[in-house]
Amino acid sequence: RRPKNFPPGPQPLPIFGNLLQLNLENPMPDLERLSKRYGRVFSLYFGGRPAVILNGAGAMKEALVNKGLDFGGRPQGLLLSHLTRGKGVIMADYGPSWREHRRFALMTLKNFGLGKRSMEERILEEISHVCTHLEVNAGKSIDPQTLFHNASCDIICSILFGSRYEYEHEFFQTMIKMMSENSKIANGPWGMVYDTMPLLRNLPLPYQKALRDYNTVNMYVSGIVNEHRATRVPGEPRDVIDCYLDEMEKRGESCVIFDESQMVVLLLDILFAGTDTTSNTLRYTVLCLMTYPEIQEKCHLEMNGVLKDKAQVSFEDRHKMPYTQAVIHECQRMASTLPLSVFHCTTRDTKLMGYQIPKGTLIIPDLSSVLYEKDKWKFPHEFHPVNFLNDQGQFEKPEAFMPFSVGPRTCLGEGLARMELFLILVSLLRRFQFIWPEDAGEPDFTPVFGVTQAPRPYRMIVNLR
Ligand code: HEM
Repeated sequence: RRPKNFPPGPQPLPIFGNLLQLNLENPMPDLERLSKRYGRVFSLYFGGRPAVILNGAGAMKEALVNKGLDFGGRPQGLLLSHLTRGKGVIMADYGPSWREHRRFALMTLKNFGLGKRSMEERILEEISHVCTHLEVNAGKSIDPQTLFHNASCDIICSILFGSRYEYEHEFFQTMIKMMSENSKIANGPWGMVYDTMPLLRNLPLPYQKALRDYNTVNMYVSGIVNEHRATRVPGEPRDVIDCYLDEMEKRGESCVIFDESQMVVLLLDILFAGTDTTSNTLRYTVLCLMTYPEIQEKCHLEMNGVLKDKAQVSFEDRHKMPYTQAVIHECQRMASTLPLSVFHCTTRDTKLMGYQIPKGTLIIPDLSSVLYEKDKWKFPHEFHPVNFLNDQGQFEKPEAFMPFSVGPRTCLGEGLARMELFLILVSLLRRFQFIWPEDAGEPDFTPVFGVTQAPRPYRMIVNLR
C-alpha cells in the first residue's frame, strides 16, 4: 500500500511491484502515458521500493531547484553505488564529502584550475586527431561510433591524467571496454535484478564481473596517481590529479574528506560521466545534420563568414554564430541523452505539489518530458532550430532546456560538454561535409534506451570540403 498522501500510480504486484507494467527496453512512452493518467507527479514500485516520477518543468523546478536540498540525495544500495562505495560525486549521498568534491571538481574544470594548458587547447588537440582520421577516410562511408567515443574519452584523459592516449593504447582500450560493459550490465536486466532483489546479490551472476572490472580499472588509475606523486611539482598542476594532490597537501593529513581512494573514484566518475554522454550527443547531431543537409549548409555558411581564414575556432566565437548555436542546442534537446537524468533520493520527509514524500524515496526526473513539453517549445516534437531563435534571429535558450538537469545536483561537466560540442562540431563542419549514404534507407531516429540514450548505429559518408 502507498503511504498516506503519497503520489498516485498504478496498483503494484507482490515482489515485482510495477516492473511488469513497463516496457523495460524503453519505458519512456509508458511513463508519458502514466503521467497523462496520474499527473505531473506520480509513483511506481520497483520491487518493493517506491519511486516518484517527476514530469514537466514545473515539477522539476519545484523539486530539484526550490527544494534542492530535500531532493538532492542519491539512492544508496544500488549496483552503481556499490561499485563506487558511495565515494566520489555521482553516487555520493548529499553531505560534506559530496559537496567538497563537487566544489573542487567545478573549480578545477574551470580553465584557471588546470595550469598552463587550457581546456580549449586540450579539446583542439583531440580534434586534430579526429580530423586526421576522417581525412584518411574521405570519400568512404564509416560508422563514427568508435571514433567519437575514443575522442570524448581522450579529452577527459587529457584533463585528468595530463595527456591523451593513442586510441590503440592497452590501458585506454581496457578502460573503454570496462566502461561500456559495465554500463550494459547496470542498464540491463541483471542491473535490475541487483537493484530490486538484494537476496540474490552474492550469487555468481554477471554483476560480479562489473564489480571485478571496476576494481581492475580502479587499480590502474591508482598506478597513474602514484606516477604523478613521483613527478609533480607542488603548486604547478598539469592536470586534475596534480590539483587534487595539491589540495590534499593544503588541507593537511587531518583532513578525512580528501584522500586517495576518494580521488580515484572522482576520476572514474568524471571519465564515466563525460564519455558516453558527449559521444552519443555528437552522433545524434551528425545524424540530424545528414538528415537536414540544408541546415548543415546554413551552419557552414555562417561559420565561414565569421571565421574566414582563421586557422582554429575558439569558444568565444559562439557569440557570433547564433544559427549554429541554435542547431547544436536543438540537436541536444532532441537527443535527450540522459532521459531519466541520474536518479535522486529525498534527504528528509518533504512535500511536493501537495503530496507527502518520505525521506529515502527514490526520485526519477523524466528530463525528456521537459525537453518535449507542450507549451514550452515552438515545435516540441519536431527538429527545428527556431526553437532556440527569437524573432530577430538571435540565439535564445528557453527555460525548459534542461538536458543537464537543474538544481544543486546539476551536471558538473556542463561547461566542458558545451565547449566540446561547439568546438568539435564547428571544426568538423568547416573541413568536412557529412552525407547520408544513398543505399542506407531512411535515417532511423528510434533511440536505444539506457541511462545514456543513443541513436542506432549508422554509417556516414565523409567528403572533404
Ligand atoms: C552532453 C553531455 C552531458 C549531458 C547531457 C550530461 C547530463 C547530466 C545529467 C542529466 C546529470 C544528472 C544531474 C542530476 O542528478 O540532477 C549529470 C550529472 C553529472 N555529470 Fe554530466 N552530462 C554531460 C557531460 C558531462 C561531462 C563532459 C562531465 C565531465 C566532467 C560530466 C560530469 C557529471 C558529473 C560528475 C555528474 C554528477 C553530479 C553530481 O552528482 O553532483 N557530465 N550529467
